[in-house]
Amino acid sequence: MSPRTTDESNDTTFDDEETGDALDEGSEDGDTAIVLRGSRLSKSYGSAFPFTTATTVLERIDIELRRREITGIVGANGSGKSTLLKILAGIAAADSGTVERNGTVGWCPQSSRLYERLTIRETFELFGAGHGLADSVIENKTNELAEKLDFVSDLDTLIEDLSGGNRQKANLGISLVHEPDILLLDEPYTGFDWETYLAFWELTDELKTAGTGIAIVSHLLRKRDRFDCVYKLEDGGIRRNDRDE
Ligand SMILES: Nc1ncnc2c1ncn2[C@@H]1O[C@H](COP(=O)(O)OP(=O)(O)OP(=O)(O)O)[C@@H](O)[C@H]1O
Repeated sequence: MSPRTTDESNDTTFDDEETGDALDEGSEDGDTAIVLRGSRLSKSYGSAFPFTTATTVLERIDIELRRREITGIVGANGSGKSTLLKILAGIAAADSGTVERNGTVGWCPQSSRLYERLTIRETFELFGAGHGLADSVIENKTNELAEKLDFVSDLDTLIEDLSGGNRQKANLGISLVHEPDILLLDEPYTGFDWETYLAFWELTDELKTAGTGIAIVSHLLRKRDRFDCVYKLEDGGIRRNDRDE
């Protein structure tokens, strides 16, 4: 992304790491500096049918994601969680509002968007190269994530032949290959067995300790105390609860 680009058509502005210094002001502690901030984000989807109105999904949403914090984003089905995450990741544009970033972003979509005819290993090579990583770095990262998320035996399996859970492991692993500063995960543990679910939390705790900020979208948070703060989307608005509230 180019430094401070403005999409004239929809009044959404993006700052990247070169212009993100302003994000550090306002954070009390560099350890938990804001790495991604969305301000006054609004989004409506037009109707495909005549004489029906557009659906407003997000209305002037404010959200901050910090380093070394795990943030939950919850809400009922259709409340706009995936839409918000896509806007924060830069995959979709808001109708209005601002997204500021101070670091690299990893995005794990709700449904994997992987090439069916590649193996997991080839998929890592493709995405790693896309991030400009050297072959040896990609290989090490692939092996490390395969070990942690338990898909070593599937590394040379085609994506189209994977079970739902193993496809989701690959989907999650890919979002981590470039060691992003902020990780945006949309329903990341859907389809995981219990062992993998526990391995997922072990991995997120390690990432958090290393300084990564993590946002997890879910319609259901099984354990509230795993999260430093939780945002709830409802009726287009958002409400924030910190751990000690
Ligand atoms: N591309 C689109 N075009 C039109 N409407 C859309 C589009 N994407 C999402 N929507 C609508 O926007 C609303 C919010 O969808 P979104 O997927 O963001 O919600 P969600 O909270 O992630 O839902 P879920 O928990 O079911 O995954 C829904 O009513 C959905 O139908």
